[in-house]
Amino acid sequence: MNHKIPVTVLSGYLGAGKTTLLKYILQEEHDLKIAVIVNDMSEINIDGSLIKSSFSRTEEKLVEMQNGCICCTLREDLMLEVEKLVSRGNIDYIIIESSGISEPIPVAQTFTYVDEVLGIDLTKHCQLDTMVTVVDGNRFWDDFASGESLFDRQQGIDETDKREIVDLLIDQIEFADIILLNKADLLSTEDLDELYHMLKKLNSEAKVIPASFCKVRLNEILNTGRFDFDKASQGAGWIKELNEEHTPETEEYGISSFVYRRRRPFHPERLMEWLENWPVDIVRAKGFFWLASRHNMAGLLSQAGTSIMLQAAGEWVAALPSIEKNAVLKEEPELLEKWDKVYGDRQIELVFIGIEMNQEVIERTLDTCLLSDKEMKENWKQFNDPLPSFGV
Ligand SMILES: Nc1nc2c(ncn2[C@@H]2O[C@H](COP(=O)(O)OP(=O)(O)OP(=O)(O)O)[C@@H](O)[C@H]2O)c(=O)[nH]1
Repeated sequence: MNHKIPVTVLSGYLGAGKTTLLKYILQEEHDLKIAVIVNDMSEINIDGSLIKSSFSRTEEKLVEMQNGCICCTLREDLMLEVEKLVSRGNIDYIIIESSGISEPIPVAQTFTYVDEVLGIDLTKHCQLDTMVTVVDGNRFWDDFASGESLFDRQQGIDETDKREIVDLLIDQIEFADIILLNKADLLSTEDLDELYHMLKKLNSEAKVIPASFCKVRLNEILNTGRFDFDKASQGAGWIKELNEEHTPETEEYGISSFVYRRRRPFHPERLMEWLENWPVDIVRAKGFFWLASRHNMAGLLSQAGTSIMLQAAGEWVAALPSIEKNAVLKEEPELLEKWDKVYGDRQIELVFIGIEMNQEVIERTLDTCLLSDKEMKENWKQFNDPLPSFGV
């Protein structure tokens, strides 16, 4: 029988407690022969030596991967190392501690896709079991609001790594099966409870477990069978909200969410002004928008804390040449349910998640950014468009 080796991946920003968790797992009572892969960004693998001292059995194996990150520069090496571990045999479980700046999706993909170039298919021998994200409960809101990038903190892969800390935090939270809300000992009961509910709102599929020094029952993070790529990709609170799966509000802490849906485009200049005065009570926003001056391209807005990104999300189906358009509509007939006679699928659909958000003010002020009836009849291409480029 081909028994697949389960894999648990530990993610979490620098200092959240990943090494603490790993040491704890190794020292707890278990009857598994565990292989551990530790990824450290620096040249000296500090975590590796800390962990080695926790090995209680000789059959436990440690692979140290340093001077790069397993979600990008060391991704191939990760596949090779896992393949080596598996072919040597005599292990029951693999735990991977990502570097604090790893994005979880590429790491998960390493286990769910066949790599044609290297000719490695880890799906034959391994099964991604649980994606665990450790959150530093004590630093969470400070990091979230810091407005700093990895570059600012000199924590990036190289000098071109300008990823914002908050984007990394949100990626790690939204793509997790288990969120370990760590350092609970440093938080008041109210702050812990509020953060717990916020994390649930940001990822309603994940189980959020408050902990101190990562003390958690091992069956919550090993052999849970919780990982499912599609489920993990769809677990984010904003996706649930767009799919009309509203998660209940937490009245006590004023945590809430809503979708702003309109079938009218934004005026670029007014939207820019709105974005520059972003309401601080919005913690996370994401969704699609229709911009009058770029009529063919759907825009994707993604905000977390102080980081706001606008990107192209592909052309609206209504903007495609008719052969392509008809083919898409045949494949996705549900698009027709919301099809506008003139504008097709173009619309604004933005999800907002926040604490003590004033929904009425957000909606009213966003409505002033929409084209007026008079503007609807003007030449949209001539509107002044100060927004950054992301397509036409
Ligand atoms: N008070 C408190 N301290 C903790 C807790 N968990 C971990 N720590 C401490 O936080 C520091 C960072 O923990 P690590 O386990 O090294 O964090 P990490 O995520 O592995 O950090 P990197 O390897 O730098 O990414 C250490 O000094 C831990 O002892 C906790 O629950 N409460």
